Amino acid sequence: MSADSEIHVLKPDSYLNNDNHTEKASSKEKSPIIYNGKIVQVECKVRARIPYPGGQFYLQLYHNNIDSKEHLVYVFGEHIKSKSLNSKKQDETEIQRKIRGADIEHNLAPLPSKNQNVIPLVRIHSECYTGETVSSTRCDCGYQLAEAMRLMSIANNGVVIYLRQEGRNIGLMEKLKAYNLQDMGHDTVNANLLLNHPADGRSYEIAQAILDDLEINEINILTNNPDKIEKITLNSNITVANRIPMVPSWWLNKDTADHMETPHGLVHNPMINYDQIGDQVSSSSSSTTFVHEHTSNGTSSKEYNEYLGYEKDNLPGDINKTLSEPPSLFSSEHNLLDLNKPSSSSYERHIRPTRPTMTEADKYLLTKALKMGHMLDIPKF
Ligand SMILES: Nc1nc2c(ncn2[C@@H]2O[C@H](COP(=O)(O)OP(=O)(O)OP(=O)(O)O)[C@@H](O)[C@H]2O)c(=O)[nH]1
Repeated sequence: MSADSEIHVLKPDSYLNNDNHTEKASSKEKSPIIYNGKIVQVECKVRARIPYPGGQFYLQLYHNNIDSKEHLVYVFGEHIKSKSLNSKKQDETEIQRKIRGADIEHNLAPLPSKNQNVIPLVRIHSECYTGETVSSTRCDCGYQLAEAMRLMSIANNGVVIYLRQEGRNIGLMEKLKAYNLQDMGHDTVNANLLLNHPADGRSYEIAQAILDDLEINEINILTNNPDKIEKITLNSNITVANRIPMVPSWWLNKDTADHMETPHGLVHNPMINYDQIGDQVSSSSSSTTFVHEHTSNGTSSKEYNEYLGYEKDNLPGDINKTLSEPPSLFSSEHNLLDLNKPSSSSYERHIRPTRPTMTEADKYLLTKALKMGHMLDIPKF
Protein backbone atom coordinates (compact mmCIF):
# COMPACT_ATOMS: atom_id res chain seq x y z
CA MET A 1 0.00 0.00 0.00
CA SER A 2 1.38 3.38 -0.95
CA ALA A 3 1.55 6.10 1.69
CA ASP A 4 -0.02 8.38 -0.89
CA SER A 5 -3.19 6.34 -0.94
CA GLU A 6 -3.96 7.76 2.49
CA ILE A 7 -2.07 11.03 2.57
CA HIS A 8 -2.78 14.02 0.43
CA VAL A 9 0.17 14.98 -1.75
CA LEU A 10 1.02 18.62 -2.27
CA LYS A 11 3.45 20.08 -4.72
CA PRO A 12 5.91 22.43 -3.03
CA ASP A 13 4.56 25.42 -4.92
CA SER A 14 0.99 24.70 -3.95
CA TYR A 15 2.00 24.46 -0.31
CA LEU A 16 3.46 27.92 -0.52
CA ASN A 17 0.21 29.22 -1.95
CA ASN A 18 -1.67 30.06 1.24
CA ASP A 19 -5.01 28.95 -0.21
CA ASN A 20 -3.97 25.35 0.14
CA HIS A 21 -2.89 25.55 3.75
CA THR A 22 -4.63 23.28 6.19
CA GLU A 23 -5.50 24.54 9.62
CA LYS A 24 -4.06 22.77 12.65
CA ALA A 25 -6.28 20.12 14.19
CA SER A 26 -6.88 20.19 17.92
CA SER A 27 -4.36 18.13 19.84
CA LYS A 28 -5.13 14.51 20.66
CA GLU A 29 -4.45 12.70 23.88
CA LYS A 30 -0.76 11.88 24.20
CA SER A 31 0.79 8.49 24.81
CA PRO A 32 4.46 8.04 25.79
CA ILE A 33 6.94 7.26 23.01
CA ILE A 34 8.67 3.95 23.66
CA TYR A 35 11.98 2.62 22.28
CA ASN A 36 13.10 -0.88 23.35
CA GLY A 37 10.75 -0.77 26.29
CA LYS A 38 12.02 2.62 27.49
CA ILE A 39 10.08 5.89 27.49
CA VAL A 40 11.94 8.24 25.16
CA GLN A 41 12.92 11.55 26.70
CA VAL A 42 14.51 14.47 24.89
CA GLU A 43 15.72 17.81 26.16
CA CYS A 44 16.62 20.86 24.13
CA LYS A 45 19.88 22.02 25.74
CA VAL A 46 20.44 25.19 23.73
CA ARG A 47 18.99 27.25 20.91
CA ALA A 48 20.79 29.87 18.82
CA ARG A 49 19.94 32.08 15.86
CA ILE A 50 21.66 31.11 12.62
CA PRO A 51 21.85 33.61 9.76
CA TYR A 52 22.33 31.77 6.46
CA PRO A 53 22.05 32.62 2.76
CA GLY A 54 18.31 31.90 2.76
CA GLY A 55 17.46 33.96 5.84
CA GLN A 56 17.59 33.01 9.51
CA PHE A 57 16.49 30.11 11.63
CA TYR A 58 17.00 28.76 15.14
CA LEU A 59 19.35 25.82 15.61
CA GLN A 60 18.34 23.71 18.60
CA LEU A 61 20.54 20.99 20.08
CA TYR A 62 18.97 18.03 21.85
CA HIS A 63 20.12 15.39 24.29
CA ASN A 64 18.12 12.22 24.87
CA ASN A 65 18.08 9.06 26.99
CA ILE A 66 18.34 6.57 24.09
CA ASP A 67 21.66 7.35 22.41
CA SER A 68 24.60 9.67 23.02
CA LYS A 69 24.16 11.68 19.84
CA GLU A 70 23.42 15.40 19.65
CA HIS A 71 20.39 15.49 17.39
CA LEU A 72 19.56 18.89 15.94
CA VAL A 73 16.51 20.86 14.94
CA TYR A 74 16.28 23.82 12.60
CA VAL A 75 13.27 25.93 13.51
CA PHE A 76 11.78 28.33 10.98
CA GLY A 77 9.28 30.64 12.64
CA GLU A 78 9.27 32.37 15.99
CA HIS A 79 6.01 30.65 16.99
CA ILE A 80 7.54 27.14 17.24
CA LYS A 81 8.79 26.72 20.81
CA SER A 82 10.51 23.96 22.75
CA LYS A 83 8.88 22.98 26.03
CA SER A 84 12.11 21.60 27.49
CA LEU A 85 14.23 24.60 26.48
CA ASN A 86 11.89 27.09 28.07
CA SER A 87 11.10 25.14 31.21
CA LYS A 88 12.44 26.63 34.43
CA LYS A 89 15.62 24.99 35.77
CA GLN A 90 16.39 24.97 39.44
CA ASP A 91 18.76 27.71 40.63
CA GLU A 92 19.21 29.06 37.12
CA THR A 93 20.08 32.73 36.75
CA GLU A 94 18.62 34.97 34.09
CA ILE A 95 21.93 35.19 32.24
CA GLN A 96 22.26 31.40 32.24
CA ARG A 97 18.81 31.13 30.67
CA LYS A 98 19.77 33.66 28.03
CA ILE A 99 22.98 31.78 27.22
CA ARG A 100 20.90 28.64 26.66
CA GLY A 101 18.66 30.67 24.36
CA ALA A 102 15.57 30.17 26.52
CA ASP A 103 12.74 32.65 26.09
CA ILE A 104 14.71 34.79 23.65
CA GLU A 105 12.97 36.11 20.56
CA HIS A 106 14.84 37.74 17.71
CA ASN A 107 11.81 38.53 15.53
CA LEU A 108 13.54 36.66 12.73
CA ALA A 109 11.12 37.73 10.04
CA PRO A 110 7.65 39.17 9.95
CA LEU A 111 5.34 36.19 10.38
CA PRO A 112 2.24 36.21 8.21
CA SER A 113 -0.38 35.96 10.94
CA LYS A 114 -2.38 33.32 9.11
CA ASN A 115 0.63 30.99 9.09
CA GLN A 116 0.47 30.60 12.85
CA ASN A 117 -2.43 28.17 12.70
CA VAL A 118 -1.10 26.32 9.73
CA ILE A 119 0.39 22.85 9.95
CA PRO A 120 4.17 23.21 9.79
CA LEU A 121 6.41 21.77 7.13
CA VAL A 122 8.52 19.04 8.68
CA ARG A 123 11.59 17.40 7.19
CA ILE A 124 12.99 14.45 9.13
CA HIS A 125 16.49 14.39 7.73
CA SER A 126 19.27 11.89 8.33
CA GLU A 127 22.84 13.12 8.50
CA CYS A 128 24.89 12.72 5.34
CA TYR A 129 28.43 14.02 5.79
CA THR A 130 29.36 13.00 2.27
CA GLY A 131 26.41 14.68 0.57
CA GLU A 132 26.10 17.76 2.78
CA THR A 133 29.61 18.69 3.81
CA VAL A 134 31.87 17.48 1.05
CA SER A 135 29.15 17.81 -1.61
CA SER A 136 29.26 14.22 -2.84
CA THR A 137 27.24 13.92 -6.00
CA ARG A 138 26.46 10.31 -5.28
CA CYS A 139 23.22 11.14 -3.43
CA ASP A 140 20.59 13.86 -3.20
CA CYS A 141 20.89 14.51 0.56
CA GLY A 142 22.51 17.95 0.29
CA TYR A 143 19.93 19.08 -2.21
CA GLN A 144 17.06 17.81 -0.06
CA LEU A 145 18.30 19.65 3.00
CA ALA A 146 18.81 22.90 1.11
CA GLU A 147 15.42 22.62 -0.58
CA ALA A 148 13.63 21.87 2.69
CA MET A 149 15.26 24.92 4.26
CA ARG A 150 14.30 27.06 1.28
CA LEU A 151 10.64 26.05 1.49
CA MET A 152 10.53 26.51 5.26
CA SER A 153 12.18 29.89 5.01
CA ILE A 154 9.53 31.05 2.55
CA ALA A 155 6.70 29.60 4.62
CA ASN A 156 8.34 30.85 7.83
CA ASN A 157 6.78 27.81 9.41
CA GLY A 158 8.79 24.62 9.52
CA VAL A 159 11.14 22.29 11.28
CA VAL A 160 14.07 20.20 10.05
CA ILE A 161 14.75 17.39 12.50
CA TYR A 162 18.37 16.58 11.73
CA LEU A 163 19.04 13.10 13.07
CA ARG A 164 22.62 11.92 13.43
CA GLN A 165 21.89 8.74 11.48
CA GLU A 166 24.84 8.89 9.10
CA GLY A 167 24.56 6.39 6.24
CA ARG A 168 21.01 5.33 7.14
CA ASN A 169 22.42 4.66 10.59
CA ILE A 170 25.44 2.52 9.69
CA GLY A 171 27.88 5.34 10.50
CA LEU A 172 30.43 7.06 8.32
CA MET A 173 33.07 4.33 8.46
CA GLU A 174 30.70 1.66 7.18
CA LYS A 175 29.18 4.06 4.68
CA LEU A 176 32.59 4.74 3.15
CA LYS A 177 33.04 0.98 2.79
CA ALA A 178 29.66 0.97 1.07
CA TYR A 179 30.94 3.70 -1.24
CA ASN A 180 33.84 1.42 -2.21
CA LEU A 181 31.41 -1.39 -2.92
CA GLN A 182 29.45 1.01 -5.12
CA ASP A 183 32.65 1.70 -7.03
CA MET A 184 32.82 -2.06 -7.55
CA GLY A 185 29.42 -1.98 -9.23
CA HIS A 186 26.93 -2.47 -6.41
CA ASP A 187 24.03 -0.17 -5.73
CA THR A 188 23.48 1.50 -2.36
CA VAL A 189 21.12 -1.22 -1.10
CA ASN A 190 23.30 -4.18 -2.06
CA ALA A 191 26.37 -2.48 -0.63
CA ASN A 192 24.72 -2.26 2.80
CA LEU A 193 23.56 -5.87 2.64
CA LEU A 194 27.03 -7.09 1.65
CA LEU A 195 28.39 -5.36 4.75
CA ASN A 196 25.79 -7.20 6.86
CA HIS A 197 23.79 -4.07 7.58
CA PRO A 198 20.10 -3.63 6.90
CA ALA A 199 19.37 -1.61 3.79
CA ASP A 200 17.84 0.97 6.11
CA GLY A 201 18.45 0.68 9.85
CA ARG A 202 16.71 3.84 10.99
CA SER A 203 13.85 4.39 13.40
CA TYR A 204 12.21 7.66 14.38
CA GLU A 205 11.22 7.55 18.05
CA ILE A 206 13.59 10.42 18.90
CA ALA A 207 12.06 12.49 16.10
CA GLN A 208 8.62 11.72 17.53
CA ALA A 209 9.75 12.89 20.97
CA ILE A 210 11.25 16.07 19.49
CA LEU A 211 7.98 16.86 17.73
CA ASP A 212 6.22 16.38 21.04
CA ASP A 213 8.71 18.76 22.68
CA LEU A 214 7.84 21.31 20.00
CA GLU A 215 4.13 20.69 20.60
CA ILE A 216 3.66 19.67 17.00
CA ASN A 217 1.28 16.79 16.44
CA GLU A 218 0.20 17.30 12.86
CA ILE A 219 2.74 17.71 10.09
CA ASN A 220 3.16 18.39 6.40
CA ILE A 221 6.04 16.06 5.73
CA LEU A 222 8.69 16.54 3.07
CA THR A 223 9.70 13.08 1.93
CA ASN A 224 9.48 10.44 -0.75
CA ASN A 225 9.97 7.62 1.71
CA PRO A 226 6.82 5.71 2.69
CA ASP A 227 8.73 3.85 5.41
CA LYS A 228 9.52 7.17 7.10
CA ILE A 229 5.85 8.19 7.05
CA GLU A 230 4.80 4.87 8.51
CA LYS A 231 7.41 4.97 11.27
CA ILE A 232 6.87 8.60 12.30
CA THR A 233 3.18 7.97 12.83
CA LEU A 234 3.63 4.53 14.43
CA ASN A 235 2.47 4.31 18.06
CA SER A 236 2.32 8.07 18.39
CA ASN A 237 -0.20 10.85 18.26
CA ILE A 238 1.51 12.38 15.21
CA THR A 239 -0.54 12.57 12.07
CA VAL A 240 0.63 13.43 8.58
CA ALA A 241 -1.76 15.84 6.90
CA ASN A 242 0.05 16.17 3.60
CA ARG A 243 3.15 14.88 1.89
CA ILE A 244 5.32 17.27 -0.08
CA PRO A 245 7.47 15.27 -2.52
CA MET A 246 11.19 15.96 -2.62
CA VAL A 247 11.77 15.75 -6.35
CA PRO A 248 15.34 16.63 -7.29
CA SER A 249 15.46 19.92 -9.14
CA TRP A 250 17.40 18.36 -11.97
CA TRP A 251 14.52 15.93 -12.55
CA LEU A 252 12.16 18.84 -13.10
CA ASN A 253 13.42 20.08 -16.43
CA LYS A 254 11.15 20.53 -19.40
CA ASP A 255 11.60 17.00 -20.67
CA THR A 256 10.53 15.46 -17.41
CA ALA A 257 8.08 18.00 -16.03
CA ASP A 258 5.06 15.81 -16.72
CA HIS A 259 6.21 13.15 -14.31
CA MET A 260 4.87 15.18 -11.39
CA GLU A 261 1.37 14.86 -12.80
CA THR A 262 1.31 11.10 -12.63
CA PRO A 263 0.03 9.29 -9.59
CA HIS A 264 2.67 7.48 -7.55
CA GLY A 265 4.06 4.67 -9.55
CA LEU A 266 6.59 4.41 -12.26
CA VAL A 267 6.29 6.38 -15.42
CA HIS A 268 6.69 3.96 -18.25
CA ASN A 269 10.22 4.12 -19.47
CA PRO A 270 11.02 1.97 -22.47
CA MET A 271 14.50 1.31 -21.14
CA ILE A 272 13.23 -0.56 -18.10
CA ASN A 273 11.40 -3.86 -18.11
CA TYR A 274 9.31 -3.27 -15.03
CA ASP A 275 7.81 -6.75 -15.11
CA GLN A 276 11.22 -8.18 -14.47
CA ILE A 277 12.02 -5.95 -11.53
CA GLY A 278 9.29 -7.60 -9.51
CA ASP A 279 8.11 -6.72 -6.03
CA GLN A 280 10.35 -3.98 -4.83
CA VAL A 281 9.71 -3.62 -1.19
CA SER A 282 8.04 -5.27 1.72
CA SER A 283 8.09 -3.76 5.19
CA SER A 284 8.39 -5.26 8.62
CA SER A 285 8.01 -3.30 11.83
CA SER A 286 11.70 -3.36 12.75
CA SER A 287 13.39 -2.84 9.43
CA THR A 288 12.66 -2.79 5.77
CA THR A 289 13.49 -5.86 3.75
CA PHE A 290 13.91 -5.83 0.05
CA VAL A 291 12.71 -8.34 -2.44
CA HIS A 292 14.90 -7.86 -5.43
CA GLU A 293 16.96 -10.91 -6.09
CA HIS A 294 14.40 -12.66 -8.22
CA THR A 295 10.93 -11.81 -9.27
CA SER A 296 8.01 -14.10 -8.67
CA ASN A 297 8.38 -15.64 -12.10
CA GLY A 298 12.03 -16.41 -11.45
CA THR A 299 13.65 -13.83 -13.71
CA SER A 300 16.46 -11.70 -12.36
CA SER A 301 16.71 -7.92 -12.09
CA LYS A 302 19.45 -7.82 -14.70
CA GLU A 303 17.67 -5.11 -16.69
CA TYR A 304 17.53 -2.93 -13.61
CA ASN A 305 21.27 -3.21 -13.14
CA GLU A 306 21.98 -2.65 -16.79
CA TYR A 307 19.75 0.39 -16.85
CA LEU A 308 21.56 1.91 -13.91
CA GLY A 309 24.90 1.12 -15.50
CA TYR A 310 25.92 -1.69 -13.18
CA GLU A 311 27.81 -4.30 -15.06
CA LYS A 312 26.50 -7.46 -13.53
CA ASP A 313 23.52 -8.65 -11.58
CA ASN A 314 25.48 -7.75 -8.46
CA LEU A 315 23.02 -9.14 -6.01
CA PRO A 316 23.94 -9.45 -2.35
CA GLY A 317 25.65 -12.71 -1.70
CA ASP A 318 29.25 -13.65 -1.33
CA ILE A 319 31.37 -10.61 -0.52
CA ASN A 320 34.55 -12.52 -1.43
CA LYS A 321 33.24 -12.88 -4.96
CA THR A 322 32.80 -9.13 -5.06
CA LEU A 323 36.29 -8.49 -3.81
CA SER A 324 37.89 -10.89 -6.27
CA GLU A 325 36.48 -8.95 -9.18
CA PRO A 326 38.13 -5.82 -10.52
CA PRO A 327 36.44 -2.54 -9.61
CA SER A 328 34.49 -0.88 -12.35
CA LEU A 329 34.67 2.84 -11.74
CA PHE A 330 31.97 5.20 -12.82
CA SER A 331 33.15 8.15 -14.81
CA SER A 332 33.70 11.09 -12.51
CA GLU A 333 31.57 14.18 -12.82
CA HIS A 334 33.24 17.47 -12.11
CA ASN A 335 30.97 19.69 -14.09
CA LEU A 336 28.71 20.84 -11.28
CA LEU A 337 30.84 23.72 -10.06
CA ASP A 338 32.46 26.39 -12.13
CA LEU A 339 35.81 26.40 -10.39
CA ASN A 340 36.72 29.75 -11.97
CA LYS A 341 34.02 31.46 -9.95
CA PRO A 342 34.33 32.35 -6.27
CA SER A 343 33.30 29.40 -4.17
CA SER A 344 29.61 29.31 -3.46
CA SER A 345 28.03 28.36 -0.17
CA SER A 346 26.97 24.77 0.34
CA TYR A 347 23.38 26.06 0.13
CA GLU A 348 23.95 27.33 -3.40
CA ARG A 349 26.05 24.37 -4.43
CA HIS A 350 23.22 21.97 -3.81
CA ILE A 351 20.75 23.82 -6.01
CA ARG A 352 21.97 22.07 -9.08
CA PRO A 353 21.43 22.78 -12.73
CA THR A 354 19.45 20.61 -15.06
CA ARG A 355 21.45 17.55 -16.03
CA PRO A 356 21.14 15.95 -19.44
CA THR A 357 22.69 12.59 -18.61
CA MET A 358 22.34 10.06 -15.84
CA THR A 359 24.68 10.78 -12.97
CA GLU A 360 25.66 8.83 -9.91
CA ALA A 361 23.01 10.77 -7.97
CA ASP A 362 20.43 9.71 -10.56
CA LYS A 363 21.43 6.09 -10.10
CA TYR A 364 21.09 6.50 -6.35
CA LEU A 365 17.63 8.01 -6.81
CA LEU A 366 16.59 5.25 -9.19
CA THR A 367 17.70 2.66 -6.68
CA LYS A 368 15.61 4.43 -4.03
CA ALA A 369 12.58 4.41 -6.35
CA LEU A 370 13.00 0.89 -7.70
CA LYS A 371 14.35 -1.01 -4.72
CA MET A 372 13.41 1.00 -1.62
CA GLY A 373 9.87 1.92 -2.60
CA HIS A 374 10.46 5.67 -2.61
CA MET A 375 7.63 7.63 -4.18
CA LEU A 376 9.57 9.14 -7.03
CA ASP A 377 8.49 9.03 -10.63
CA ILE A 378 11.29 8.41 -13.03
CA PRO A 379 12.02 10.88 -15.79
CA LYS A 380 13.29 9.87 -19.18
CA PHE A 381 17.02 10.20 -19.53
N1 LIG B 1 24.57 3.36 3.62
C1 LIG B 1 24.49 4.38 2.79
N2 LIG B 1 23.83 5.47 3.20
C2 LIG B 1 23.71 6.49 2.34
C3 LIG B 1 24.29 6.48 1.06
N3 LIG B 1 24.02 7.67 0.46
C4 LIG B 1 23.31 8.38 1.35
N4 LIG B 1 23.13 7.68 2.48
C5 LIG B 1 22.42 8.03 3.71
O1 LIG B 1 21.06 7.93 3.48
C6 LIG B 1 20.37 8.77 4.40
C7 LIG B 1 19.28 9.48 3.61
O2 LIG B 1 18.41 8.49 3.19
P1 LIG B 1 17.69 8.50 1.79
O3 LIG B 1 17.29 7.07 1.49
O4 LIG B 1 18.53 9.20 0.78
O5 LIG B 1 16.43 9.34 1.96
P2 LIG B 1 15.32 9.19 3.03
O6 LIG B 1 15.70 10.10 4.16
O7 LIG B 1 15.07 7.77 3.37
O8 LIG B 1 14.03 9.63 2.25
P3 LIG B 1 13.58 11.09 1.87
O9 LIG B 1 12.84 11.61 3.06
O10 LIG B 1 12.71 10.95 0.69
O11 LIG B 1 14.83 11.86 1.60
C8 LIG B 1 21.43 9.66 5.03
O12 LIG B 1 21.69 9.17 6.34
C9 LIG B 1 22.65 9.43 4.17
O13 LIG B 1 23.85 9.52 4.91
C10 LIG B 1 25.00 5.32 0.66
O14 LIG B 1 25.50 5.20 -0.44
N5 LIG B 1 25.06 4.31 1.55
